[in-house]
Amino acid sequence: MFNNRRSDRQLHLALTLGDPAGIGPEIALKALANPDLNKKLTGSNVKVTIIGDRHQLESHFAVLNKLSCEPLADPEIITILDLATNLEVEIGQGSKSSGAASFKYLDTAIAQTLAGKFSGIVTAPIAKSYWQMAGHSYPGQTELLAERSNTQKFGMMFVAKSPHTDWVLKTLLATVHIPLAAVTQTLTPELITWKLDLLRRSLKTDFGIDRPRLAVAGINPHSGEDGNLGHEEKDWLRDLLSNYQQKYPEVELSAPIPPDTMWVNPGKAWHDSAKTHLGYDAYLAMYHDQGLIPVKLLGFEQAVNTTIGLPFVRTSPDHGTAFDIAGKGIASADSLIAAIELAAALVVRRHETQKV
Ligand SMILES: NC(=O)C1=CN([C@@H]2O[C@H](COP(=O)(O)OP(=O)(O)OC[C@H]3O[C@@H](n4cnc5c(N)ncnc54)[C@H](O)[C@@H]3O)[C@@H](O)[C@H]2O)C=CC1
Ligand SMILES: NCC(=O)COP(=O)(O)O
Repeated sequence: MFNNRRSDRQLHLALTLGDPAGIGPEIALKALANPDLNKKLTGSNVKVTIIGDRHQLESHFAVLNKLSCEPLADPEIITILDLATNLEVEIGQGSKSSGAASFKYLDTAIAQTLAGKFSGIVTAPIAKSYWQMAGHSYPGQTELLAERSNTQKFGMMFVAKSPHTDWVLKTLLATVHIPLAAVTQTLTPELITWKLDLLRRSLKTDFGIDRPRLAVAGINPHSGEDGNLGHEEKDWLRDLLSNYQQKYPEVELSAPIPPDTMWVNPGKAWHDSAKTHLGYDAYLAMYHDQGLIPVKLLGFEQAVNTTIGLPFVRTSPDHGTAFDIAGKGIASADSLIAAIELAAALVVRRHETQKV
């Protein structure tokens, strides 16, 4: 997605299949058949191994092959770490079995990555509800990745390159998978401070941005309108951000920006090449939908979910399991392709930086 640097040694990415009843297997087969992606992976010296069930891939392949859809990779010849779970899965219908399978794929990928076999993991989507049904109480893949790698401070960031202008929208969520009613008590000065620290570090390490321009959203409508529409900005957020700016003068911090208008300029930078200067290096949104509605509206097919703060690279498409269209041949692999491209660029960059 960002550079075509070549690693001096072959680097390995794990690609987990996600929920086998969803579109994960289909988009994996489409992505691995994509000539542009394969050219980039070969050029960067990065190899992808699927972690899942060969049997599940073959069932999807058999169904999709009867439809006239995009080219698919042949499951016979792709590199796969076959976990052969032998679970019964009905395409389009998530279940306890499909939840158990997708959990096992990711758990194995993490263990193998921590053991040094892979430099990064790309995850196809899972359904949180079926993880719960299978007895795995994690809000999402992000939290499992963090727990298994013993990471306390991590963040969910979405990275999307505009197909119109090449400008890159980066959005970190301050809170993620919690009910809306829990957002304001979860947002604290400590949380925002370490999320900003994580963001600064990721922009520097992964994107080479030393002097970032950051936009931070307010929490309340109009950023509280001087306490009339909510008090958090007045009580602590404004002071915290101004102290942060003083502590890190190399960061240009615009904040707190009223959460609705914050997305006007990135929208212009996304669509109009003459206006990319209006875009900031990154945006900090206070809760899931404050960040993800604009991200998906602008770049549903381009956006990539990346977990920052982990000891290895992790990316994922921005969408879910899409059970409603699984097995129909119409799922777009674009976001997964972008996720693989970004993961490849990040592992090469980290490998090259560590050598210096
Ligand atoms: N990274 C992950 O593992 C994610 C998982 N999910 C999970 O996915 C499940 C379903 O969630 P929803 O909110 O319905 O979101 P969804 O993204 O699965 O589907 C929303 C709509 O977008 C369409 N869509 C999604 N991906 C598409 C693609 N690649 N090509 C064409 N159309 C596509 C679907 O058909 C559906 O109409 C939930 O259980 C949720 O937990 C949701 C988001 C991310
Ligand atoms: N809405 C984003 C999302 O659900 C990603 O979840 P996960 O990557 O933690 O599984």
